[in-house]
Amino acid sequence: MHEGSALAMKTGGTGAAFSGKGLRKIYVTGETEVHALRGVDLAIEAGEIVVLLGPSGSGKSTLLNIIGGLDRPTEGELFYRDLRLTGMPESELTRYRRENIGFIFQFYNLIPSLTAEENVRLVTDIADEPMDALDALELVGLGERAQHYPAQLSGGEQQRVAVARAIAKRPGVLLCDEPTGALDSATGVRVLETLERANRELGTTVLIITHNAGIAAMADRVLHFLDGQIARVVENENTIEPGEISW
Ligand SMILES: Nc1ncnc2c1ncn2[C@@H]1O[C@H](COP(=O)(O)OP(=O)(O)OP(=O)(O)O)[C@@H](O)[C@H]1O
Repeated sequence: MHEGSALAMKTGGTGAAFSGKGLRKIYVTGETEVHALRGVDLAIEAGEIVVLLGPSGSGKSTLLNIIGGLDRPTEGELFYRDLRLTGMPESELTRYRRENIGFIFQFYNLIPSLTAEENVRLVTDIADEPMDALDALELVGLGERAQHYPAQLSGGEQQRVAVARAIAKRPGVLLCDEPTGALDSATGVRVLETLERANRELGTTVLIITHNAGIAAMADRVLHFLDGQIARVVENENTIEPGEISW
């Protein structure tokens, strides 16, 4: 492992997915200003797995939401490939999000009255060149459970359905905010395996926020947040398989 700049890139990759400069985010609530991001520069390469670590309130989710087009920075510039996200009209930002980004959150947000397959179809029905919903469920190891409802699945299985739903539209990027936060180690590892598989087989760029430092070992690079800034970037020369991680 060695430390590098936030702008360092994985060698042998296929070019920048995201590049950002001077990103600041100030939330104003009444008289109070919260400086959630205080000048973040970043470059994420296409096909990287990047883990975002840092104390609560250090700005990780704020950055992920800005990258995903769910929020906008107060200042600074952000590009996805050659698309300038900052300053983009809302309708274009929505299209960017729909076409390029798959989100996975701590809680799976599946529709309880729909089967696993139907939950995935909600996305594939409106995507341009989606995977078959059953293929997406196969990819996360749940082909056999396609006709089960969320209540008939464990937490880890529900999260894998959420991963299938996110990857079924073949997004270039998966943004994961505490994807294993509600899961025990063995179950969480299976979810991480599905993210690693999407990265390896589909070339998806994967960003993972976690409080679990053990997960950092599967990342190509780890961004350490502190007080609204990226305080340190650590590059992993030898990443490990999710199966070797436990917590
Ligand atoms: N919508 C909002 N309005 C006001 N303040 C906000 C808003 N969203 C986030 N913040 C504040 O911005 C700061 C950064 O929050 P953020 O959620 O990005 O941190 P985080 O590193 O993801 O934390 P955690 O690990 O607890 O999720 C915090 O002080 C938070 O309270």
